[in-house]
Amino acid sequence: MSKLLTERTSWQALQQHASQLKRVSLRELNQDPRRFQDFSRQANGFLLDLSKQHLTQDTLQLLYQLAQECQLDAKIAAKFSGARVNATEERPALHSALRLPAHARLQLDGQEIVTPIHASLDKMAALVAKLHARQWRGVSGYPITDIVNLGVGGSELGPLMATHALHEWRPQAAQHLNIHFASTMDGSQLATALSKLNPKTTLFIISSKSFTTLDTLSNANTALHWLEGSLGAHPSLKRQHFIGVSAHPERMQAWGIAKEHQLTLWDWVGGRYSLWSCIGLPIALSLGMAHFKALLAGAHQLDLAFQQAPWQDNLAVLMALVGIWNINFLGIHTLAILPYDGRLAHFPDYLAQLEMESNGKSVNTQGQTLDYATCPILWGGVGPNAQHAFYQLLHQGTQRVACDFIATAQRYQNIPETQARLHLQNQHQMTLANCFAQSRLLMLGDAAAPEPRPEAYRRYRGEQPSTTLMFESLTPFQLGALIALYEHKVFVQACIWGINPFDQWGVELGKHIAHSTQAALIAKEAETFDPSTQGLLAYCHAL
Ligand SMILES: O=P(O)(O)OC[C@H]1O[C@H](O)[C@H](O)[C@@H](O)[C@@H]1O
Repeated sequence: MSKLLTERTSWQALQQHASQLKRVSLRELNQDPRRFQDFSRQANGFLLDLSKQHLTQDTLQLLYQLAQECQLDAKIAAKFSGARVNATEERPALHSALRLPAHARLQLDGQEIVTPIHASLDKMAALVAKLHARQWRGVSGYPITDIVNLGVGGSELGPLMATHALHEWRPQAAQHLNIHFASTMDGSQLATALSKLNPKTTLFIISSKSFTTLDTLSNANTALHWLEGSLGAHPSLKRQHFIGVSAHPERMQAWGIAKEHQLTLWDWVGGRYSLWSCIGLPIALSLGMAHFKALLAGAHQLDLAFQQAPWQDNLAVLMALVGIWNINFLGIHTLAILPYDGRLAHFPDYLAQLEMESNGKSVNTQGQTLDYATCPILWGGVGPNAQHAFYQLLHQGTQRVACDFIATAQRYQNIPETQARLHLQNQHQMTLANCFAQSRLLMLGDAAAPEPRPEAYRRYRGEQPSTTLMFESLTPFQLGALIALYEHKVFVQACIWGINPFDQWGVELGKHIAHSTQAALIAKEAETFDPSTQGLLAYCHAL
């Protein structure tokens, strides 16, 4: 058994350093005029500002030592080389391979994998082209106008987030296609969508890496019945109205997905890392293949920077280490993601899965129970809206919360020059001003106020650390880089904590015991359950 993290020299030095630094306020640290210069970096189209974090240069040096002791470089190299870093499932985690350019080469178990990756992109491109050209027709002969993605978790969150974020990038050819998402097990989103859709012109994507997820398969069966109810049991119904996306072609086959409408991914692509694969089909349908490839290229650029940049200029490494500092040494166990951009409305939810499903672990890769905290509770929302909702807690609540402010410097520069454009640009400026004002107030508290505020209830404590991440504008390329940046941040933290970020055993047992619970609900039996569950079942049985 190797040393537990907390026994490492650098860990203990960081603990000692934290106890000293806690005596210095964040407000005091920010009196240094060089603060921004010293704690901000520009790389890969981003400005990363860490100057509002509660740390000094010594903190960063000690964090680099910790990363060194945890062999971060070797772990990064192992991941990109295709080593089986997901040990509990005996798989590599090669989602970064999905973003390699066509001329690159990568071997996995003696097989070259970049060629099949690009063959899969080509198959996807052919389906996209057919739908964009209105050549895909339903069984009644009408071209498809509506596409419903049936998927959940990683098979929904990434495509939904990116499709929404890049909506302005839809090419002319995609304007006639409406993309919908339905994931909930109870069928509520699907029922709402179906009530507005025309079966003759609707196509469903059954998107499930495993092709066993009940939420998705039950939505797919409901969709099939809806089509049959309206169009009859036509022999080509499944062929013309369903595309399947999965790592299991045999399961798609068994469901009845036509071979040419099956898109496959690989078991080494984790669900929450799968938007780069054919799981990203809704993104490609909405934005076109060129923009989908720009998304991949942006992520690839970040992959290269992550592998090559020295730690002091490596954005993902810096974000990860600052997170470790906040969580493990300042005791801040929650992270709010606050995009000041309505297009990134789904980004906090996307990151919630990425971070919490990856790093919500309490045993290390050697099976030892950890005696230190790992993943923070991650939440958030569009910043300006959240100002009218939960910012009260950030400013005057009792707990310290770390925040990531995310904003674009420019907006609306490409829309036609009208009165509306001017107003929208003003709105953007107002949004940026709010972003900067809020992070400043969170840091300084009352010291940011123009005059003294004697009443206790009006006081702002300040001392809430935050990171500001900015980029020039939200393009497919930049969004790709942004997502990859957070992916790598999560990976670096896992390397330090010594955990496997690529499995998710904690979601299994609940699914399993739901089967027996459902059987009891139907059979009106409850004896074998605990008193609380018995009570809930009895309540339903009595109705
Ligand atoms: O794509 P699927 O196999 O349907 O899985 C969908 C999702 O469900 C699972 O429970 C996992 O927690 C997620 O990581 C996964 O993305």
